[in-house]
Amino acid sequence: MTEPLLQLSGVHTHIGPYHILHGVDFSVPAGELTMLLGRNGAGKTTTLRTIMGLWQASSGRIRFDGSDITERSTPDIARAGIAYVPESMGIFTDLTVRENIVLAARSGPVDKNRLDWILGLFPALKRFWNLPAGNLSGGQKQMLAIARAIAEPRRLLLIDEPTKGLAPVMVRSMIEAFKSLKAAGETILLVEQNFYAASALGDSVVVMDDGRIVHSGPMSELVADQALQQRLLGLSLDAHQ
Ligand SMILES: Nc1ncnc2c1ncn2[C@@H]1O[C@H](COP(=O)(O)OP(=O)(O)OP(=O)(O)O)[C@@H](O)[C@H]1O
Repeated sequence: MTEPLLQLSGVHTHIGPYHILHGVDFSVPAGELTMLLGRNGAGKTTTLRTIMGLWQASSGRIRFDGSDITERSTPDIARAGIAYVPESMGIFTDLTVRENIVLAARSGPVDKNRLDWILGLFPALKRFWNLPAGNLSGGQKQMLAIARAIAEPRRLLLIDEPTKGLAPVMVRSMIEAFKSLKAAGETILLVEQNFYAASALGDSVVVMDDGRIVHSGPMSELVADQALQQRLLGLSLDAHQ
Protein backbone atom coordinates (compact mmCIF):
# COMPACT_ATOMS: atom_id res chain seq x y z
CA MET A 1 0.00 0.00 0.00
CA THR A 2 1.31 3.48 -0.80
CA GLU A 3 1.95 5.79 2.10
CA PRO A 4 -0.56 8.69 2.40
CA LEU A 5 0.83 12.14 1.58
CA LEU A 6 0.43 13.25 5.20
CA GLN A 7 0.26 11.01 8.26
CA LEU A 8 -0.11 12.04 11.90
CA SER A 9 0.58 9.31 14.46
CA GLY A 10 -0.05 9.79 18.18
CA VAL A 11 0.51 13.56 18.04
CA HIS A 12 0.36 15.44 21.33
CA THR A 13 0.68 19.22 21.48
CA HIS A 14 1.08 21.38 24.56
CA ILE A 15 0.63 25.14 24.44
CA GLY A 16 2.45 26.41 27.51
CA PRO A 17 0.96 24.48 30.42
CA TYR A 18 -2.09 23.34 28.44
CA HIS A 19 -2.29 19.88 26.92
CA ILE A 20 -4.32 20.51 23.74
CA LEU A 21 -3.84 17.54 21.37
CA HIS A 22 -4.06 14.08 22.93
CA GLY A 23 -2.65 11.52 20.50
CA VAL A 24 -4.02 12.64 17.15
CA ASP A 25 -3.91 9.99 14.39
CA PHE A 26 -5.14 10.53 10.85
CA SER A 27 -3.91 10.61 7.29
CA VAL A 28 -4.48 12.68 4.17
CA PRO A 29 -4.28 10.73 0.91
CA ALA A 30 -2.75 12.45 -2.13
CA GLY A 31 -5.22 14.03 -4.55
CA GLU A 32 -8.12 14.07 -2.11
CA LEU A 33 -9.93 16.67 -0.05
CA THR A 34 -10.01 15.67 3.61
CA MET A 35 -12.38 17.62 5.86
CA LEU A 36 -11.39 18.28 9.46
CA LEU A 37 -14.55 18.93 11.48
CA GLY A 38 -15.32 19.43 15.15
CA ARG A 39 -16.94 21.72 17.66
CA ASN A 40 -15.40 25.05 18.66
CA GLY A 41 -12.24 24.48 20.64
CA ALA A 42 -11.91 20.84 19.48
CA GLY A 43 -8.30 21.40 18.37
CA LYS A 44 -8.62 21.82 14.59
CA THR A 45 -6.52 24.98 14.29
CA THR A 46 -3.97 23.56 16.74
CA THR A 47 -3.70 20.50 14.48
CA LEU A 48 -3.01 22.62 11.39
CA ARG A 49 -0.49 24.75 13.29
CA THR A 50 1.25 21.62 14.61
CA ILE A 51 1.55 20.15 11.09
CA MET A 52 3.03 23.48 9.96
CA GLY A 53 5.55 23.50 12.84
CA LEU A 54 4.03 26.65 14.36
CA TRP A 55 3.43 24.61 17.51
CA GLN A 56 5.93 21.84 18.22
CA ALA A 57 4.40 18.39 18.78
CA SER A 58 5.48 17.24 22.25
CA SER A 59 5.28 13.60 21.15
CA GLY A 60 4.14 11.55 18.18
CA ARG A 61 5.25 11.75 14.55
CA ILE A 62 4.18 13.71 11.48
CA ARG A 63 5.24 12.27 8.13
CA PHE A 64 4.87 14.15 4.86
CA ASP A 65 5.72 12.85 1.43
CA GLY A 66 7.79 9.99 2.83
CA SER A 67 9.80 12.09 5.34
CA ASP A 68 9.48 12.80 9.05
CA ILE A 69 8.76 16.54 9.42
CA THR A 70 7.89 16.52 13.14
CA GLU A 71 10.91 18.52 14.19
CA ARG A 72 11.44 20.64 11.11
CA SER A 73 11.12 24.42 11.17
CA THR A 74 8.09 26.12 9.62
CA PRO A 75 10.08 27.58 6.65
CA ASP A 76 11.47 24.11 5.99
CA ILE A 77 7.97 22.60 6.06
CA ALA A 78 6.75 25.32 3.67
CA ARG A 79 9.69 24.56 1.35
CA ALA A 80 8.74 20.88 1.43
CA GLY A 81 5.46 21.93 -0.22
CA ILE A 82 2.85 22.58 2.47
CA ALA A 83 0.93 25.87 2.34
CA TYR A 84 -1.17 27.13 5.26
CA VAL A 85 -4.04 29.60 5.00
CA PRO A 86 -4.95 30.59 8.57
CA GLU A 87 -8.36 31.89 9.56
CA SER A 88 -6.83 35.37 9.82
CA MET A 89 -5.78 34.94 6.17
CA GLY A 90 -2.47 36.81 6.37
CA ILE A 91 -2.95 39.11 3.42
CA PHE A 92 -1.41 42.58 3.09
CA THR A 93 -4.33 45.02 3.12
CA ASP A 94 -2.24 48.03 2.02
CA LEU A 95 -0.87 46.24 -1.04
CA THR A 96 -2.85 45.65 -4.21
CA VAL A 97 -4.31 42.27 -5.12
CA ARG A 98 -1.58 41.92 -7.75
CA GLU A 99 1.21 42.73 -5.27
CA ASN A 100 -0.22 40.26 -2.74
CA ILE A 101 -0.08 37.45 -5.30
CA VAL A 102 3.30 38.42 -6.79
CA LEU A 103 4.86 38.54 -3.31
CA ALA A 104 3.52 35.09 -2.46
CA ALA A 105 5.67 33.43 -5.12
CA ARG A 106 9.04 32.90 -3.49
CA SER A 107 10.95 31.38 -6.35
CA GLY A 108 10.41 34.12 -8.96
CA PRO A 109 7.63 35.57 -11.10
CA VAL A 110 4.29 33.74 -10.99
CA ASP A 111 3.94 31.52 -14.06
CA LYS A 112 1.55 33.20 -16.53
CA ASN A 113 -0.56 30.07 -17.13
CA ARG A 114 -0.80 29.47 -13.41
CA LEU A 115 -1.91 33.05 -12.83
CA ASP A 116 -4.62 32.69 -15.50
CA TRP A 117 -5.77 29.49 -13.79
CA ILE A 118 -5.89 31.19 -10.36
CA LEU A 119 -7.83 34.18 -11.71
CA GLY A 120 -10.20 31.74 -13.40
CA LEU A 121 -10.84 30.14 -10.00
CA PHE A 122 -11.44 33.53 -8.36
CA PRO A 123 -12.69 35.94 -11.06
CA ALA A 124 -13.45 38.64 -8.45
CA LEU A 125 -9.71 39.08 -7.90
CA LYS A 126 -9.27 40.09 -11.54
CA ARG A 127 -11.70 42.99 -11.08
CA PHE A 128 -9.78 44.35 -8.09
CA TRP A 129 -6.35 43.55 -9.53
CA ASN A 130 -4.85 46.99 -8.95
CA LEU A 131 -6.80 47.97 -5.84
CA PRO A 132 -5.59 47.63 -2.25
CA ALA A 133 -6.61 44.28 -0.82
CA GLY A 134 -8.15 46.14 2.14
CA ASN A 135 -11.00 47.14 -0.20
CA LEU A 136 -12.05 43.52 -0.78
CA SER A 137 -15.05 41.94 0.95
CA GLY A 138 -14.44 39.23 3.57
CA GLY A 139 -15.03 36.47 1.03
CA GLN A 140 -12.79 38.08 -1.56
CA LYS A 141 -10.04 38.41 1.06
CA GLN A 142 -10.40 34.67 1.74
CA MET A 143 -10.09 34.03 -1.98
CA LEU A 144 -6.97 36.20 -2.15
CA ALA A 145 -5.46 34.29 0.77
CA ILE A 146 -6.03 31.00 -1.08
CA ALA A 147 -4.72 32.51 -4.33
CA ARG A 148 -1.53 33.46 -2.47
CA ALA A 149 -1.21 29.91 -1.13
CA ILE A 150 -1.37 28.44 -4.64
CA ALA A 151 0.71 31.13 -6.40
CA GLU A 152 3.30 28.37 -6.74
CA PRO A 153 2.57 24.64 -7.06
CA ARG A 154 2.21 23.02 -3.62
CA ARG A 155 1.89 19.42 -2.52
CA LEU A 156 -0.63 20.05 0.27
CA LEU A 157 -2.92 22.93 1.23
CA LEU A 158 -4.03 23.41 4.85
CA ILE A 159 -6.96 25.82 4.91
CA ASP A 160 -8.74 27.01 8.06
CA GLU A 161 -12.45 27.89 7.79
CA PRO A 162 -12.53 29.65 4.41
CA THR A 163 -16.32 30.09 4.51
CA LYS A 164 -16.50 31.56 8.01
CA GLY A 165 -18.85 34.53 8.17
CA LEU A 166 -19.55 34.50 4.43
CA ALA A 167 -22.94 35.15 2.82
CA PRO A 168 -24.53 32.10 1.14
CA VAL A 169 -23.74 33.32 -2.37
CA MET A 170 -20.08 33.67 -1.42
CA VAL A 171 -20.07 30.22 0.21
CA ARG A 172 -21.30 28.81 -3.10
CA SER A 173 -18.52 30.60 -5.03
CA MET A 174 -16.00 29.22 -2.58
CA ILE A 175 -17.39 25.68 -3.01
CA GLU A 176 -17.06 26.03 -6.80
CA ALA A 177 -13.45 27.19 -6.44
CA PHE A 178 -12.64 24.20 -4.21
CA LYS A 179 -14.30 21.85 -6.70
CA SER A 180 -11.97 23.23 -9.39
CA LEU A 181 -8.96 22.83 -7.09
CA LYS A 182 -9.99 19.21 -6.51
CA ALA A 183 -10.43 18.65 -10.22
CA ALA A 184 -6.89 19.96 -10.72
CA GLY A 185 -5.65 17.20 -8.40
CA GLU A 186 -4.72 19.37 -5.40
CA THR A 187 -4.46 17.67 -2.01
CA ILE A 188 -6.33 19.66 0.62
CA LEU A 189 -6.94 19.43 4.36
CA LEU A 190 -9.83 21.76 5.05
CA VAL A 191 -11.24 22.90 8.40
CA GLU A 192 -14.90 23.78 8.00
CA GLN A 193 -17.87 24.52 10.28
CA ASN A 194 -20.35 24.84 7.45
CA PHE A 195 -21.71 21.32 6.96
CA TYR A 196 -23.27 22.22 3.62
CA ALA A 197 -19.82 23.15 2.28
CA ALA A 198 -18.18 20.19 4.03
CA SER A 199 -20.61 17.67 2.59
CA ALA A 200 -20.33 19.15 -0.92
CA LEU A 201 -16.55 18.92 -0.95
CA GLY A 202 -15.17 16.24 1.35
CA ASP A 203 -13.87 12.94 0.02
CA SER A 204 -13.14 11.83 3.56
CA VAL A 205 -13.74 13.36 6.96
CA VAL A 206 -11.93 13.43 10.26
CA VAL A 207 -13.86 14.63 13.32
CA MET A 208 -12.11 15.94 16.43
CA ASP A 209 -13.37 16.52 19.93
CA ASP A 210 -11.39 17.68 22.91
CA GLY A 211 -8.04 17.23 21.16
CA ARG A 212 -8.77 13.70 19.97
CA ILE A 213 -9.97 12.10 16.72
CA VAL A 214 -13.45 10.70 17.40
CA HIS A 215 -14.36 9.61 13.88
CA SER A 216 -12.80 9.17 10.47
CA GLY A 217 -14.18 7.74 7.25
CA PRO A 218 -15.75 8.63 3.91
CA MET A 219 -17.67 11.94 3.89
CA SER A 220 -20.61 10.22 2.16
CA GLU A 221 -21.05 7.96 5.20
CA LEU A 222 -21.36 10.92 7.58
CA VAL A 223 -23.67 12.78 5.20
CA ALA A 224 -26.00 9.77 5.08
CA ASP A 225 -26.14 9.32 8.87
CA GLN A 226 -27.88 12.19 10.66
CA ALA A 227 -27.69 10.50 14.05
CA LEU A 228 -23.90 10.25 13.67
CA GLN A 229 -23.72 13.92 12.64
CA GLN A 230 -25.71 14.92 15.70
CA ARG A 231 -23.61 12.77 18.01
CA LEU A 232 -20.28 13.94 16.62
CA LEU A 233 -20.99 17.54 15.80
CA GLY A 234 -24.18 18.42 17.68
CA LEU A 235 -25.30 21.98 17.41
CA SER A 236 -21.95 23.28 16.19
CA LEU A 237 -23.07 22.46 12.66
CA ASP A 238 -24.13 25.30 10.46
CA ALA A 239 -26.26 23.57 7.87
CA HIS A 240 -27.39 26.76 6.16
CA GLN A 241 -26.54 27.38 2.57
N1 LIG B 1 -2.40 30.19 22.42
C1 LIG B 1 -3.16 29.41 23.17
N2 LIG B 1 -2.99 29.34 24.51
C2 LIG B 1 -3.77 28.54 25.28
N3 LIG B 1 -4.73 27.76 24.81
C3 LIG B 1 -4.96 27.79 23.49
C4 LIG B 1 -4.19 28.61 22.61
N4 LIG B 1 -4.66 28.40 21.35
C5 LIG B 1 -5.68 27.52 21.46
N5 LIG B 1 -5.86 27.15 22.75
C6 LIG B 1 -6.87 26.22 23.25
O1 LIG B 1 -6.75 25.00 22.56
C7 LIG B 1 -8.02 24.40 22.36
C8 LIG B 1 -8.16 24.10 20.89
O2 LIG B 1 -8.20 25.32 20.15
P1 LIG B 1 -8.26 25.36 18.57
O3 LIG B 1 -8.20 26.79 18.15
O4 LIG B 1 -7.25 24.42 18.04
O5 LIG B 1 -9.70 24.77 18.31
P2 LIG B 1 -10.58 24.77 17.00
O6 LIG B 1 -11.15 23.40 16.89
O7 LIG B 1 -9.81 25.30 15.85
O8 LIG B 1 -11.73 25.79 17.40
P3 LIG B 1 -12.52 26.91 16.57
O9 LIG B 1 -13.45 26.17 15.70
O10 LIG B 1 -13.22 27.65 17.67
O11 LIG B 1 -11.52 27.74 15.84
C9 LIG B 1 -9.05 25.40 22.89
O12 LIG B 1 -9.44 24.99 24.17
C10 LIG B 1 -8.28 26.69 22.95
O13 LIG B 1 -8.77 27.52 23.99
